[in-house]
Amino acid sequence: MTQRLIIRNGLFAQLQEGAAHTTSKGYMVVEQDRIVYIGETLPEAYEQGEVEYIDGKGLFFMPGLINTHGHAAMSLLRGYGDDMVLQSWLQEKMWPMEAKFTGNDVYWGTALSVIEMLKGGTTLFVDMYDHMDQVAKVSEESGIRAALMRGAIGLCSEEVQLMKLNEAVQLAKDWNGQANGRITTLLAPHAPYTCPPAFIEKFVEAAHELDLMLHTHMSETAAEVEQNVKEYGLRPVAHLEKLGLFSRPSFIAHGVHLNDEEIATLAKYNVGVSHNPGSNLKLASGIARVVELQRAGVVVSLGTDGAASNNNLDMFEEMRLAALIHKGVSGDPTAVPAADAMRMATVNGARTLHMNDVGLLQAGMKADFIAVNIDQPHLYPHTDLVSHMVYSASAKDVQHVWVDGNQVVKNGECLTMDEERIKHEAEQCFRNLLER
Ligand SMILES: CSC[C@H]1O[C@@H](n2cnc3c(O)ncnc32)[C@H](O)[C@@H]1O
Ligand SMILES: [Zn+2]
Repeated sequence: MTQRLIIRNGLFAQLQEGAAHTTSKGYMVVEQDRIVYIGETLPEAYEQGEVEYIDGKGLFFMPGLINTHGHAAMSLLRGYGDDMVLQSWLQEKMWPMEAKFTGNDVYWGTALSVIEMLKGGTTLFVDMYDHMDQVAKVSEESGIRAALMRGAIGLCSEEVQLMKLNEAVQLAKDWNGQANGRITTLLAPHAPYTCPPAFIEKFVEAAHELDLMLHTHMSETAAEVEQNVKEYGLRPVAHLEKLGLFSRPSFIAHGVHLNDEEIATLAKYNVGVSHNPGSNLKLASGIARVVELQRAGVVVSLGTDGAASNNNLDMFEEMRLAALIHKGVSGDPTAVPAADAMRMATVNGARTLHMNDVGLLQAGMKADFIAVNIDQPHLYPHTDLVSHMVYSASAKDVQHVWVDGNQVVKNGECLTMDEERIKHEAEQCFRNLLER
């Protein structure tokens, strides 16, 4: 029998290009894993059979947030290494600790992040890390949607490089399409400054063979760009173009230090940019040229990066930062308006991942959506709810979350994960890492 959910009295975010308004009122109907109807009135046929009704009064429904760049297990290192620039942060603090991570650490660190993300309205996250089977396991168990890849740093022997490449390929083969299609896999050489050219080329080759997308860190700091020019005679964009990385569907994280020519190249190859404003500010990497990227037609989405450089996984905060900092640096108050920031955190995330059935509240889309409690002082009066979501709301305001048609958060409580156990295990993992 069809399992049907009907939301009545709802206010819905409508972020489609060309939509007359950014919100609509009425009904949304979900059958199994998909939205089948959204409109002002309810066609009678939907009331037949077994139906669960939700009263939408006091709630604002929007597409689930899509976090397009992160390292979930790094929540174990939250607060461990603040106020440092990227290279020393990685070399002196993160990499020595990460070298001690076991599969168990990655499992509990990822669980800690996934419960934070689900409770904060993120329904799809991109993750690049090691021990990725554990990340896939947490994703499967928790009900979240995930785009996963084994991130490979190539500052090692050719033998170890090959082992990492094989692990990346194995993960991609084992998990693509698993968990009722909620898990997608990609390939990820970590960055041009940590992967020799021949190593990157092997990932490109594998991506062609397996028909997978590629993702990498790129042009995050000015020092990285300078080093690339010194070592290879090219800036990172031209370097990766030469290595064929953009010949596959791909997207890069950060893209802070890009010149006009590089922006044009990214647009030409339809390479998406995951903009991580919180992490870029905290590591003092700079501010990405988002207005220019958008003007050139580059799809810009939002990511948190890991919780060790953010230091939370609140996508509302990233929306707010994106809407604020580009006004500040451009001197133009119309730069990144609220609806654009919300699109960056939703439908643009889907476009970045070349997924055409998530990111919007629309018939035919997967039922990945959230309900925000708008009956709170900081969200009154109800002038413009899209504006409120970007400029006034936070992860704490999320009341309910559905992924793939299943409710995973109800009244602020995660239904699929044991929060108390996760907090306890994550604390233990961190203490043990310090002593190991
Ligand atoms: C082995 S893949 C993941 C690898 O990436 C590191 N990382 C985390 N944040 C950043 C960042 O902002 N730029 C570059 N690399 C980053 C993480 O520590 C892992 O080693
Ligand atoms: Zn990163």
